[in-house]
Amino acid sequence: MKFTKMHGLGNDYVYVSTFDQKEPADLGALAIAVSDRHFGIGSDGLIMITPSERADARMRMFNTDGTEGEMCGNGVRCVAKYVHDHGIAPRPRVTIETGRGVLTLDLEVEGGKARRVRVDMQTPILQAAKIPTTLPGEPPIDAPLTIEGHPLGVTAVSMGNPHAVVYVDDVTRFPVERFGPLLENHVTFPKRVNVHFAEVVGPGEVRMRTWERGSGITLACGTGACAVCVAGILTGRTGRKIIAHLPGGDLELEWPGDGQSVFMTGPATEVFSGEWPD
Ligand SMILES: N[C@H](CCC[C@H](N)C(=O)O)C(=O)O
Repeated sequence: MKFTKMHGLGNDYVYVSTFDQKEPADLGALAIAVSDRHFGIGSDGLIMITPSERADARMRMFNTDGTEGEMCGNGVRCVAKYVHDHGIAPRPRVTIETGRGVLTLDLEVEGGKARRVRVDMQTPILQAAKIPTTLPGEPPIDAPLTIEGHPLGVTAVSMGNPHAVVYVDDVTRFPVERFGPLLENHVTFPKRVNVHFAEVVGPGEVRMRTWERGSGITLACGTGACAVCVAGILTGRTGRKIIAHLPGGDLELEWPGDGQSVFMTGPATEVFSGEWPD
């Protein structure tokens, strides 16, 4: 099996294209094997790039625990770069089918390679039942939740996959590895949830750290940064356009208005290619 290692801001996946080879069996088990950082290739999961009847390509993402997620923001930028740079769709605007429908992506191309990608991430999903969460509110905004005696305020948003955003005073010192898994598996999130702790730096700037559903701590989360952009507007903490500082680097986010798409801009990087033994 041929694969390519790519990342968006250090959120790294093993990318496998079925444009030129057949699809491996049991993608969940494959994700667990390839993502192991000691016994495998090492990644935050597996992303499949497959032909689509509705777009230039279709993407499916699998976490390090083998579960499938509906969407991946850093991943979809890399998939756009892959289909562009590898000649599948060598155009500055490409479409990718995801669990959130067909997304349109605009590439900044330099020397024949895509470097940065702007993604129309579609509208946030704000109905509690569709996020899904049983927290009160449509959507839950700073909903009080006490975890092991610690009161937290949780804002929930879906970008195709579920996100919980918790604002904290000092995100650098916040114990993400302790509260992340407790929120990920909390009973109020029936499909589990991606968890983000965010600190407001200014009206157009946040610092955030992520605990991903199914993969744990990652250096960046694109759909999560979109959720933080939306949560900042819903809670009145930040404006419609922000820069999010993630451990792996910066993303630009914009939500021009209610009922409109969220736009995410950031880099996409190819690291190496190889072959995985059958
Ligand atoms: N890192 C991804 C999100 C992966 C989400 C996945 N962990 C899930 O189960 O929803 C991103 O850049 O958007």
